[in-house]
Amino acid sequence: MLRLCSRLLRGGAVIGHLTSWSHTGPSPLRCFSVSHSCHGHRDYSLPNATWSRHTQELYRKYEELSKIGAWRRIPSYNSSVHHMADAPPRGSRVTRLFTRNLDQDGVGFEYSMFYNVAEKRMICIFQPGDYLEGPPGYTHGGCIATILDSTLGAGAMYICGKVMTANLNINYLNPVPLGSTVIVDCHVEKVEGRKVYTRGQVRSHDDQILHTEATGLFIKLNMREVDHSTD
Ligand SMILES: CCCCCCCCCC(=O)SCCNC(=O)CCNC(=O)[C@H](O)C(C)(C)COP(=O)(O)OP(=O)(O)OC[C@H]1O[C@@H](n2cnc3c(N)ncnc32)[C@H](O)[C@@H]1OP(=O)(O)O
Repeated sequence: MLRLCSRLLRGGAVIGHLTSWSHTGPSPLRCFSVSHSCHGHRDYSLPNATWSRHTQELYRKYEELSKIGAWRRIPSYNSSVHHMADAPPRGSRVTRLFTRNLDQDGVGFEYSMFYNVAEKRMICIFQPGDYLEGPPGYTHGGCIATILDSTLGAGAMYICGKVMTANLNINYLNPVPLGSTVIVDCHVEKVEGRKVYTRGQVRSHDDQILHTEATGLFIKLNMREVDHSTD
């Protein structure tokens, strides 16, 4: 387990890569609280020309709510380490965040997340592009699982710092059309020791269709377990 953690941490697979290395700061996601321009990297959570009217409208709704303080937009970069205020030195490997690994806008995961501290709620405005096809014209179930895992995980991470997905249960109720706008609405239900229990839904932009329901269990990483002996 120790060596597994060590490998994962070096390989960039751990959600905690999106946080700082230290758990001692006031916010486990303090790097997310800074302006998107601070790193000089593109913030992919901002609108682009491929966003549909519905996606833009939902974004503007939460942008307005952010101005009065209830919600906070979560910047999104195309590499996990770009989310860190104190990124570790990079080696020669070029890693990409799975959901941001295409160079063309609009064809993959287009999304923007907002967090509500009081409600322990993370929402994700998601527009699946044409390269995410599963059944003809509809989004692949694995892509829906991915955006749920990311949104549930980001909510867990916001409260608890570095976590990894231990369990994800999904009920696919109605298919998600490619190019549609959905809202991934997730919250942390409870935290018991290292276990963070989360729940979420995927609904159509107008809340008329419940596409998907999910629960996720995330485990807080005990950073003392990380083995640096082979570094
Ligand atoms: C803004 C952008 C945000 C982007 C977010 C990106 C999201 C990406 C999310 C991921 O893809 S994470 C990658 C997929 N997940 C993994 O690869 C995890 C693989 N599993 C592991 O590494 C370990 O199993 C894990 C770190 C989850 C737990 O191992 P540990 O050795 O640290 O914990 P341990 O096994 O001692 O379990 C701790 C507690 O959790 C419980 N537990 C662990 N796994 C469980 C499980 N699967 N179901 C139920 N309970 C579980 C376990 O029983 C125990 O309960 P108690 O404290 O009550 O004794």
